[in-house]
Amino acid sequence: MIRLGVPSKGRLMDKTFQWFGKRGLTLVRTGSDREYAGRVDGADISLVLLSASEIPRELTAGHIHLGVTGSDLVRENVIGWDSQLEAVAPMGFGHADLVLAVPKAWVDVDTLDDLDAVCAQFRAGHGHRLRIATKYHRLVRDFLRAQGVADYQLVDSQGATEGTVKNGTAEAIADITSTGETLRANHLKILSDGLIHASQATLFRSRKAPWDTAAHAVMDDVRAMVA
Ligand SMILES: Nc1ncnc2c1ncn2[C@@H]1O[C@H](COP(=O)(O)OP(=O)(O)OP(=O)(O)O)[C@@H](O)[C@H]1O
Ligand SMILES: O=P(O)(O)OC[C@H]1O[C@H](OP(=O)(O)OP(=O)(O)O)[C@H](O)[C@@H]1O
Repeated sequence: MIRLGVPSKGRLMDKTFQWFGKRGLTLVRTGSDREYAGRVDGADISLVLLSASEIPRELTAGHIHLGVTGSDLVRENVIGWDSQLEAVAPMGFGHADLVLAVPKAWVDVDTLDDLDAVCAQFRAGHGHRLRIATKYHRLVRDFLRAQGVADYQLVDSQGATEGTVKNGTAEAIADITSTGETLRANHLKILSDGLIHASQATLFRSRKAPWDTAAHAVMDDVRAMVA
């Protein structure tokens, strides 16, 4: 039997249930609101309710065959993700951009080149590197390396990241934005070439899970339904 991991709560849960429903796979929560139990009607699939942030790990470990989560979370948490997982279908919701943002007051800073120049000045003036607060360490490092920006340090921020600039624990941030309201409210602006990843909810397949003949057959049906 195929194991399908879906978000048990949060932003992605309801839309995930609707997305499968529209394609003829009815996901049903069972038990009380607080009980993490469910089933899939009409298919040989067992439903595993998990936090969106744990789904990349469970797919990589092969504990689930299929899983729904944000493409940002997979890229951040799975090294060489596409050798271990297959993106079966982008789902068209859960859109959010991972972006680099700096204080609006930095009127001369609009691009990564500008940021690079500020990094050099900052280090000379302050004796330590410019700090970028984020929880997306891998994605930010890879992006900045590819863009030739090196003279910075990451500081870990697991929430309220936009507040770190005001609080004086970072000079810039890299975080997810959708409406842009949190950035605006915290007097930050996105660099014009500061889009690191455009994320959306995606159905992923684990290449590591036990794919026996029966599981392959169910997967073929799923592919036909979600195509
Ligand atoms: N403001 C936002 N608007 C839309 N999508 C967002 C926003 N912030 C984060 N996301 C996306 O939502 C996904 C994470 O969903 P959610 O916030 O429900 O998970 P989580 O906080 O990791 O879950 P949990 O609290 O169960 O661990 C990520 O892929 C992210 O890109
Ligand atoms: O562009 P906006 O629509 O304003 O959304 C962006 C905010 O949403 C997310 O935070 P979340 O609500 O998950 O809280 P967090 O600070 O705990 O990450 C993200 O980290 C931003 O802070």
